[in-house]
Amino acid sequence: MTTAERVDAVTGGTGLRLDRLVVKFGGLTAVNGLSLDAPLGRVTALLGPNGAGKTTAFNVCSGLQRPTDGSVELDGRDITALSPQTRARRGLGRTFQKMELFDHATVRDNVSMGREAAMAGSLPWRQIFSTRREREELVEVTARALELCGIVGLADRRPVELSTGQRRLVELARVVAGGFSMLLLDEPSSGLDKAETQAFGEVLRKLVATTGCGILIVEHDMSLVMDLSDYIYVMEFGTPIFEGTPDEVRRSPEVRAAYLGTEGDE
Ligand SMILES: Nc1ncnc2c1ncn2[C@@H]1O[C@H](COP(=O)(O)OP(=O)(O)OP(=O)(O)O)[C@@H](O)[C@H]1O
Repeated sequence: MTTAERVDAVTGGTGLRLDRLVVKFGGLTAVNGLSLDAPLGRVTALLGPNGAGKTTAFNVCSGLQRPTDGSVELDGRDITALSPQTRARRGLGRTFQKMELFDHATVRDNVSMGREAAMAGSLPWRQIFSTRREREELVEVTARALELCGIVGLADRRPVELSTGQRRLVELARVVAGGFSMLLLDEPSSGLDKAETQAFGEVLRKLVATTGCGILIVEHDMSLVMDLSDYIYVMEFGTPIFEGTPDEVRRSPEVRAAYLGTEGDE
């Protein structure tokens, strides 16, 4: 595999699957029987109003939250009991709702850190004793991630100088540089205006088409999810209420009643 192909990290796996997930916090059931398939090469969305249980389900996927019941599989292997670090080594990358970029470093360095973190996670000493080949690879992978996310022109800028939309793309490039086959995106549209949301969606589509990675996006923003997703799961008060294509979701009376109505959409 060439270095650039490492960013195009298709493993031939089946992606992420949740099976009858239940998460309880004391007497509160935050997620009640959620099953979901997020295959590689597709954008899958988990949608729902505030408090629906999306973040809780997301945290179960990334390994920050243990489910009360049910399981998580990545490429056909049960990862329910694995740490976030081990999941990352298996190809599962994530972004955070609150962006954590290093404002003092350049965009290029921020993106490189995604690759370095992924390497350090697997073999800590290699970051200290990296070979020339690895340093070259880091440069190449970083350049590829910047290109895939359409931010080559921002490489020498610092995040503090950028708009929220541009910062989101830097954050995305950083996780892309990690070479993950499956990406979990937590409310990536938060803080973006309509044009920025649309531009971000276009980058995600291109990313999936170019690399074959899978994306699971957890969102409450209807427009991004409708434009971008191949398949959508909708939750309300912890319970899955509908699944289907964007058109099916748009036409669903249950979804309209539970969610679209509250957004004043259509
Ligand atoms: N650690 C926790 N302890 C107790 N209750 C929690 C915890 N985390 C979430 N909850 C509750 O679980 C329910 C689902 O919350 P969650 O954050 O998963 O929803 P969400 O769909 O992500 O909402 P939002 O869009 O506002 O982020 C809410 O009632 C919330 O108060």
